[in-house]
Amino acid sequence: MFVLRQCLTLGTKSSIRNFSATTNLVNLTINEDTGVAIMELNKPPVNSLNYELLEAMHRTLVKLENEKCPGMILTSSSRSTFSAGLDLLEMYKPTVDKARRFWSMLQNTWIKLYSTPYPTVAAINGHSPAGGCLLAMSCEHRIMVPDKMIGLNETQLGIVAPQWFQDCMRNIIGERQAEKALIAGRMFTSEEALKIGLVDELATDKEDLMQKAHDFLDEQMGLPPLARSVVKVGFRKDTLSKLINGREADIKMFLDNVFQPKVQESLENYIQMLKKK
Ligand SMILES: CCCCCCCCCCC/C=C/C(=O)SCCNC(=O)CCNC(=O)[C@H](O)C(C)(C)COP(=O)(O)OP(=O)(O)OC[C@H]1O[C@@H](n2cnc3c(N)ncnc32)[C@H](O)[C@@H]1OP(=O)(O)O
Repeated sequence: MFVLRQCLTLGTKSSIRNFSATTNLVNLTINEDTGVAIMELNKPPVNSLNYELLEAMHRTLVKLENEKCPGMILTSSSRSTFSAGLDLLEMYKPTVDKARRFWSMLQNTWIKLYSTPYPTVAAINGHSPAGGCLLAMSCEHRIMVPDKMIGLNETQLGIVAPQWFQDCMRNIIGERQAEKALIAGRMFTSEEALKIGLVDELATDKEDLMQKAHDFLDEQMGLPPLARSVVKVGFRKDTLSKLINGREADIKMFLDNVFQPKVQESLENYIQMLKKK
């Protein structure tokens, strides 16, 4: 039985169920019998990842870890989109402080999500470009509904997917496929993504998607949790350490590049194009 409750303070595992009480950017539902958490991104229309959404995700992930969450499903409340990736408005003509704060929160959130000791599954119920694809790739398992698009499309926008985005993709689909996909900024249909291993399963609809996500977690939760998490983090440690030890350099890379006139021009054109659609 799922129970969703509004609350204003952080409480015990059984008392808190809707976590971002002030903004509702993240709906958190916890199954009281199994402890399985469903983290639903809820920033209409397309879950673009701005500072506030990333911060709400980060807080939720910290909470889940502290409460010894046994497993988590990441999904979206939007019918069309899992996440449209980084909020373009965060990168378009920001102040240096705002840009730094934003990038640092993106790093925080990714580090938490990529390193959870508990199993995570992305229930990808819509398009998942760029930063949206990063979120999905950071989970352990990906299930996607048909006829949507996923990929790291940054090159096509005249920007570059940071090294850790690229590493996540390489870890999943391998060097050759990742190189081709990243150079082209290729977006894959759900069916193509399944074929190259970017997603693990397709679902027929939202209900099937959630059922398959629960099935994956049931299987994982049957394994000894400590051994499971040690192996997981072992596989991910090189990718994680690269960013953790190079956070300042990564922020500098972002700041050095995002203010380049060419990058600002690409962002402006892209934002205009999306608005005119
Ligand atoms: C040369 C050196 C360079 C170095 C570079 C520096 C380092 C920077 C690294 C940055 C890495 C970036 C990662 C990213 O994630 S960038 C974001 C990429 N995202 C996309 O390309 C997706 C864009 N959106 C879409 O394609 C579609 O919106 C989508 C398929 C997701 C959904 O389509 P749908 O038809 O359902 O919705 P609309 O297109 O009508 O959109 C609705 C409104 O939402 C606005 N929108 C969409 N996406 C974004 C976004 N990412 N950020 C902000 N706003 C977004 C869209 O404009 C619509 O707004 P309005 O309702 O006001 O018109």
